[in-house]
Amino acid sequence: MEQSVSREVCLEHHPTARNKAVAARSLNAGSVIITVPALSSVLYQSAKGQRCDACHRLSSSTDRLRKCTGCAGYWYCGTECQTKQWKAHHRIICKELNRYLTSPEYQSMSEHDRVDALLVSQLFAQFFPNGQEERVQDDQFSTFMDLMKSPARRQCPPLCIKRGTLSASQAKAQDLYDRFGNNNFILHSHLNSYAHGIFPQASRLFNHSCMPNAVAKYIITPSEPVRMDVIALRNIVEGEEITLPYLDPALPSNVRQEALRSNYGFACKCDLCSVTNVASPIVPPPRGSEELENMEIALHIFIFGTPGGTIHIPRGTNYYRTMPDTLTPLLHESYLPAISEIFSRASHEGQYEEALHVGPPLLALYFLKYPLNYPQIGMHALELAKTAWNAIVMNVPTSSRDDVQAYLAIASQVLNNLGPEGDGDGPLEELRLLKQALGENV
Ligand SMILES: C[S@@+](CC[C@H](N)C(=O)[O-])C[C@H]1O[C@@H](n2cnc3c(N)ncnc32)[C@H](O)[C@@H]1O
Repeated sequence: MEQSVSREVCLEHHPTARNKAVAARSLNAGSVIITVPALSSVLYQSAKGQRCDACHRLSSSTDRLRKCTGCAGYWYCGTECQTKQWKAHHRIICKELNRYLTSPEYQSMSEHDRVDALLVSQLFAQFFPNGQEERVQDDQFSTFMDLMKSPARRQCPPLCIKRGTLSASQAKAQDLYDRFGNNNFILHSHLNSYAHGIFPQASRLFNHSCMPNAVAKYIITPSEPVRMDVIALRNIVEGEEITLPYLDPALPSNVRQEALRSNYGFACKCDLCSVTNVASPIVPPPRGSEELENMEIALHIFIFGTPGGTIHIPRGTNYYRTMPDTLTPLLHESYLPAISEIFSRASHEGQYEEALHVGPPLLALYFLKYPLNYPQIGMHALELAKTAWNAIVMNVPTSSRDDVQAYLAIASQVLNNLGPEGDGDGPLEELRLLKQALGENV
């Protein structure tokens, strides 16, 4: 049976995942499929004092954050955010926070688990402010309680709330925590992760694919809860399932399968998993060898159509379906991390020739592993464009304006499809400045 959610999406039956989100009408690439506010979120330790704990805006020299004078552990951009969080949950957490953060239980947790421990505490404080009996009525929270539980049942950490109510609350907290593993999101700005958040409507709707046709981005607006926008990566036809990636599609297929099975309880049957159902066992030839050089040239030809020189935006999709067997070693789990490490180091240290030698095969590999318009493709193309531009400025003979323009064209297509997200400026502003430097109309 079909259940309408909005003009864009409806829910249909799924044989094992309860429901699936389906396009209620044709959706264009780049369109916002849904926009939903966070029910609750917690910053990573590294973002504490840098971002407002409530709305996530960054501190600046003109807009400094002020810390809560009660606990000195939560920071706000103004009284509006502070008052909202105080009323929602901080009045119940504040007095306990310092004892909690220094407790042996909290100290022994991983960074990921610490963030979730505070998140479950916030949720409990907000919706069971008087202990476990009285539940605050809220549509978003009801949707959260209707979410599927994680198959990997993990014990809920102790809560950061008054000691007296702790033992009675733990069973209820477990009920909340059981939904964390397969529903919570990692928030990012320009692809840098900075928080965990709960977006019940998005969790209720979207199943996973390693070749998704949509991605989540986060919108930060002063004094408002952070929002998730789900964006179409490509045109989606009416009736097609809309999917998100629950993990990085570029991970080796055996790593993806294992993570999806243990954290989410399903065996992925997406196109990518059914084509490359095992990670390549063949180790690629060593860097510097002629064999690897030839393999990278073959990859370049396969994706970009030419053995080198100027790159044109690849128009195809699903390259993994027709990839020649000779390229299989490049799917080995060691290849992608090694080549991206070389690129980052070389471009950072000004070794432009080396960076521009490994950068294009890395870009080709991204086209192979990621779906059309996947943000990582655009971010790497932008890095390549900046590296090629810096090389021109430093008179490195192997770089040309055509190269910069070609990388910029790819970056533009992908990053404009994604649109503004996270903190202001960022990649879209870098694109604009680089185009300006090239003398292009911006
Ligand atoms: C965030 S929920 C997705 C929404 C869910 N379909 C619903 O009706 O509430 C995540 C859960 O959906 C199921 N799921 C998600 N993607 C799936 C897929 N590709 N194949 C099978 N099950 C999937 C798994 O049980 C997973 O733990």
